[in-house]
Amino acid sequence: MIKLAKGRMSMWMVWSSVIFMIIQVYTTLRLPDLTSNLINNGVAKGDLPYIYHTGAWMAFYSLISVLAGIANVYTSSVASQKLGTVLRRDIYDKVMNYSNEEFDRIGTSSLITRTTNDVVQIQNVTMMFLRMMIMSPIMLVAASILAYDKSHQLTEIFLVAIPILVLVIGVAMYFAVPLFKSMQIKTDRINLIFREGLNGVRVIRAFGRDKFEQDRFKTANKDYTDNAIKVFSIMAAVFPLVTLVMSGTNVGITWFGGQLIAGQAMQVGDLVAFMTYAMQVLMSFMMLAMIFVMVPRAQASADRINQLFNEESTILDPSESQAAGKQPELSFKDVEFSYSGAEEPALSKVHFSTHSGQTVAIIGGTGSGKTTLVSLIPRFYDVDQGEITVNGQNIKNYSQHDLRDLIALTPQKAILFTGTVRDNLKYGNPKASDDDLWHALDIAQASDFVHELKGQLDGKVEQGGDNFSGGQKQRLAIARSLVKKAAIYIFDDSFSALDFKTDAKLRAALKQDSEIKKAIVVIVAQRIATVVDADKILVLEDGKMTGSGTHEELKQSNKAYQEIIESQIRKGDQ
Ligand SMILES: Nc1ncnc2c1ncn2[C@@H]1O[C@H](COP(=O)(O)OP(=O)(O)OP(=O)(O)O)[C@@H](O)[C@H]1O
Repeated sequence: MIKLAKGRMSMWMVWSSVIFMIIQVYTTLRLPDLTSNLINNGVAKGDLPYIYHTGAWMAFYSLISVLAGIANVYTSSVASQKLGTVLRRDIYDKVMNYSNEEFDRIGTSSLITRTTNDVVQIQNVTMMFLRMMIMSPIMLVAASILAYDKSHQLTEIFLVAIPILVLVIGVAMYFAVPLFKSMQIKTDRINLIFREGLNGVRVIRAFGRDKFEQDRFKTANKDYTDNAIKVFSIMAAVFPLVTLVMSGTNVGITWFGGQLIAGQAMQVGDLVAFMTYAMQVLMSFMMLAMIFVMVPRAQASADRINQLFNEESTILDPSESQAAGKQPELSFKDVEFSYSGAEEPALSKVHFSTHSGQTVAIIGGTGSGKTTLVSLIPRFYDVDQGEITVNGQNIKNYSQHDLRDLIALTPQKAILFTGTVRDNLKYGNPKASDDDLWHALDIAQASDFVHELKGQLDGKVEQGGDNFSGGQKQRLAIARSLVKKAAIYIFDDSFSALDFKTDAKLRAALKQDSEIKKAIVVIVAQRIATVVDADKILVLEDGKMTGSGTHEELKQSNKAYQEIIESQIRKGDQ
């Protein structure tokens, strides 16, 4: 936790909070002594001026104590909230630099829980720390000394009360701490199921799996609730026990104190002051115990957040990025790649090269490695063997930023962001003019429906682009890539949501565009019709490249390609 707070805390607020806390402790500790004097020297002797004078001092100390308490709460809240803000910002920045491998390993739901729930735990404990973790030990020691000063004999009662408290709290902590720690993992699970349910709501309804999903959520929710109930039952049992110990201590003090007063070994005022100090000792002790229960949970959260910061991206930039050449060239040289933990490589022996003006198509069955192949070009993952070169340079010699600047990727699943059509289209090229946007929309066969849209380029895009059809989303995503004006365009199965006619028109428009003519176009497809006029077609089967050539060449010589043609003819695709 200290590691997380270091450099992220507003030290000015922390020190202000500590100073206010010390003032609060001092004034609170002064009050019992003044009460004792008021009773012993004022009330017992009927000295009214002394009572007024001491009473005024008591009111003054009380006021300062309250004001210092308010200031302490304010400064500790501000310090902990600011820490939360900085932590969330740093986590977001760090996570945005992760490679896909880190995303795969940690999982999106867990990343969300860590940025929200875990940060809140850290905030809460920081506030507790600034309010109580420093105050309680000071209060405990100081009140014990002052109590001892009032009566050596009565202090012996602590020798009984404190061990009982230690035992009660120790047993509670033994059971509660592991439960507290597992709460974060159970929160992860709830978030995961909730997210899946929201994202897949249409599929769930279409398959009539509402009940199944609700039960799945109920189970995770119940698991979390059971865990929480267990923890809070333990905590709830602690409070009456602690109150019992405190009441017992009070009774003991009154009993023995009464005898001391009867024997004239103690004054009434001192007994009252002693009782207040005793309560301060026991309360501080209880606060410390509560903190010890909260700290392990926050420490578990801190570990989870530290894990994000310690995660070194497997994709690293070179010390100096190479400048990209003018004439685009792309080569795969005996590339092999496996996903971490996978038994079989997702790609092996992939070898081809292409240059500006060429269209390379990648065809193969589902799971044959097409998306994996194109994900290696922008270095979402690094190859295990072989190398990929762009403009003659190993892609590892470019900074990720420079490399990705050369590439416009349209992913398999069209992703749009909340905002306007214009915002989405200008995503990769903020300087693009409206003419550029309309030109890209024309090529992507999207200008018709954007013209009809209310506001046209200023038309609203709702969350996830839900106000557009699948094919419209795909076309907007394609237009966004075209607006970027890149050296390498990658279309990962981006034409699959388009009908045959639109697919053909789009590819024809791509071929005629003067900018795209100068670039490399990589098209992943499942339909023969989409790849038929590519300059080079790569055939993938179970991660292996089993053929490369033009449509005519592969039609004659490649068995897998022939099978794909046959199966699509059977389906009436051609
Ligand atoms: N993030 C991942 N982690 C582990 N394995 C993965 C991951 N992504 C894909 N795979 C595996 O790698 C193999 C190739 O997947 P890939 O997505 O590249 O296939 P594809 O040819 O694009 O399939 P499709 O046409 O269905 O999109 C599959 O066996 C898949 O299970």
